[in-house]
Amino acid sequence: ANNGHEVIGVDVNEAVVNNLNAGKIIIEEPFLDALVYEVVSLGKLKAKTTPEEADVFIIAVPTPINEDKTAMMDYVEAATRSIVPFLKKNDMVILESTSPPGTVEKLMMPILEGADLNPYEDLYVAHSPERVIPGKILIELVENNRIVGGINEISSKKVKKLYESFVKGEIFLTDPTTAEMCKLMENTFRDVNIALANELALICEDLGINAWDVRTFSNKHPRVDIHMPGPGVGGHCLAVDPWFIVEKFPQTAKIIKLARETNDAMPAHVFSKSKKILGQLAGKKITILGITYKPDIDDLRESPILELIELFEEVKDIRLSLFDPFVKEFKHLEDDIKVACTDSDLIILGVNHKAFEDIDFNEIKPLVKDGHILDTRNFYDADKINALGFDYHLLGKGTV
Ligand SMILES: NC(=O)C1=CN([C@@H]2O[C@H](COP(=O)(O)OP(=O)(O)OC[C@H]3O[C@@H](n4cnc5c(N)ncnc54)[C@H](O)[C@@H]3O)[C@@H](O)[C@H]2O)C=CC1
Ligand SMILES: CC(=O)N[C@@H]1[C@@H](OP(=O)(O)OP(=O)(O)OC[C@H]2O[C@@H](n3ccc(=O)[nH]c3=O)[C@H](O)[C@@H]2O)O[C@H](C(=O)O)[C@@H](O)[C@@H]1O
Repeated sequence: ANNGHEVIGVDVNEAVVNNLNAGKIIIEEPFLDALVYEVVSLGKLKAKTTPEEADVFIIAVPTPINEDKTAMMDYVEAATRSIVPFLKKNDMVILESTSPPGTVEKLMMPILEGADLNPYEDLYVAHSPERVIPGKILIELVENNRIVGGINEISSKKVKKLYESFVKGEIFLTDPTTAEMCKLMENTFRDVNIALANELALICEDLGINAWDVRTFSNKHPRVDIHMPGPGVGGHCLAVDPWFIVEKFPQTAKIIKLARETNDAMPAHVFSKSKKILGQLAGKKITILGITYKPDIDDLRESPILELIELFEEVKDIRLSLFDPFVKEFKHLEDDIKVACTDSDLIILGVNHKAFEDIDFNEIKPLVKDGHILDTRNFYDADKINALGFDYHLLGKGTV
């Protein structure tokens, strides 16, 4: 909308549509509110609950996983069906949702055949996976390189031309299934590397050394880039997308599956490390700082800290208090960090929000019991915290 196009945003959720038409967004994302307000005010962006005729249809609906870790394609299917009545010759249809290999060819193309035309000849169809990272969406939308996987060469070229109107990165052309697989492998690459870092953290805890030091020094090698260990992998992408490959290739995708399981087991590890620090958990008060899936955003989807909260909730007589400046409503949530920490037996840093740099631990110390802290992100300086009388523990370092 900011680059010369007239855009209709279609969403089945009326709240999204009403907010957008009022120039408002309902997610936390730097600079997006001002941009949306501007393009809505200029009449370049409007929202509706149903599609209408257009030259280009971009499908960017959710692709979550079912309970059994299979891809839930209902939204892509419904969205594709919803545009069929409005398609005309030479329209473009682009799937941006992260999808299992074969989605464009096997799921979408047969639905598009329902339009009164031959989708292979009359439409330009492609998959162009979205690669932006939440928190930097407006920058990456423009600067990232992009892949366009068209059902034929002309589709790829047409879609490339459209994206060139706002993308400064390079745009690479391929077929739909290759594009689908590229997107899945990008997130799988990150997930597998994080699993490797988490495995290192567990090994170092047993060895009695610091995984974060191993990471720092190993990464001085020109071809090594060990990722960061943590309390688990969250978000609706890394924790989800690798399963789309495992689902299709259960016998072959061994490392991918193991990485998922390794990362999914991290909340239980943080739970058992907490138990080791405190001796026993029953009757204790646990304070968790940060519950979102990563720093400086308000997104709770697949957050490993929610899993950790559930584990603590199962303990008899445990008291939980949470503090997260990005979250407005959640069980056990306090809006004052001092209230959250009062009488606490253990403070766990779950997410390294930048705002947590400013916590005055001098003020917190008199409020807590024995001053145990478990930092799952290597966020604080152990010496400084311990100098205030705390007992600091680090995920990935063998102290208990
Ligand atoms: N959010 C991100 O930064 C990125 C997202 N993706 C992928 O993009 C896709 C969408 O993700 P998000 O935007 O985060 O999801 P989201 O859940 O925040 O938004 C999707 C919207 O689609 C709407 N919707 C569902 N069915 C619909 C239909 N039939 N017609 C119209 N609207 C419908 C929902 O009401 C919702 O508002 C997913 O496949 C995701 O994996 C990929 C890269 C980055
Ligand atoms: C390959 C890649 O970088 N993918 C990005 C990813 O965005 P997302 O916000 O999910 O990524 P993230 O920052 O890696 O965070 C995912 C999770 O992984 C954890 N995390 C991340 C890096 C690390 O070294 N250790 C670690 O534990 C984070 O704390 C978080 O819980 O997934 C996005 C998506 O597909 O939606 C994608 O567009 C983004 O570019």
